[in-house]
Amino acid sequence: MGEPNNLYKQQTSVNREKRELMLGQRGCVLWLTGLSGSGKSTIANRVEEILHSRGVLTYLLDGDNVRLGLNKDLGFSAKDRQENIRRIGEVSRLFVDSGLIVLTSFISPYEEDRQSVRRIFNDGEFIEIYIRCDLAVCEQRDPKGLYQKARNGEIKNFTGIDAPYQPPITPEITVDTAKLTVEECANKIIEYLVEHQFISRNKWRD
Ligand SMILES: Nc1ncnc2c1ncn2[C@@H]1O[C@H](COP(=O)(O)OS(=O)(=O)O)[C@@H](OP(=O)(O)O)[C@H]1O
Ligand SMILES: Nc1ncnc2c1ncn2[C@@H]1O[C@H](COP(=O)(O)OP(=O)(O)O)[C@@H](O)[C@H]1O
Repeated sequence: MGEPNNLYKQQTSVNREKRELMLGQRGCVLWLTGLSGSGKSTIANRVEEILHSRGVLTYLLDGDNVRLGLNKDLGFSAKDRQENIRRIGEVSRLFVDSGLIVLTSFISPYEEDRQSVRRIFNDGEFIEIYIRCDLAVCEQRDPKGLYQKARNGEIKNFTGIDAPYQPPITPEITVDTAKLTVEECANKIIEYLVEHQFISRNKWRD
């Protein structure tokens, strides 16, 4: 597959700026990365609940759901994970262009793949959130029983067991879910959005 030829980016008269003005928010992606069981889905879901309750328009792309649909042709080799993350990055870009606050909840284990996604966004719009949690704690939680299966050899290439996880080098936000509650993690993310003016402060007045 080479570079696309004879393709031209179309400008539309209803554009991102107009959509954002209408919504009273700025689009961005909250990219959660971490081991299986670290708390990505739980935190993404809680952040989305809080934002939704305050009238902020969001969309949550979650690991298993995307892999059951758009990416059902992909497995867990390094190459397939790379393609998984690339497609999710592109889908996120479309949603961000629509003015939404997008949340993604994927292991996204490779630094290079996350950097590639970061590069398709404008500066500041890709907010990398490291959902930190020691492997031992994730394994103890084992919410889906997958670590047990991986240890028994029933699942191959399982992240943290026989496939790598590369922690982010310079994430915008880090939360350690072995030390903080779900609510504390969610609030830290919300505060970042308010401080960086992705959502207006008046939506945050009680
Ligand atoms: N081999 C292997 N390694 C890791 N995870 C596995 C694997 N097989 C299945 N699962 C389940 O798939 C979920 C991870 O999918 P992701 O799309 O987030 O993975 S990746 O970003 O492409 O690495 C992951 O979800 P979470 O537990 O929510 O992280 C697992 O439920
Ligand atoms: N501070 C916390 N943040 C997120 N999850 C937590 C926290 N403390 C405990 N947990 C628990 O850890 C588990 C994380 O599971 P999940 O959100 O599915 O992780 P992931 O999406 O990363 O695989 C849940 O059972 C959740 O209740």
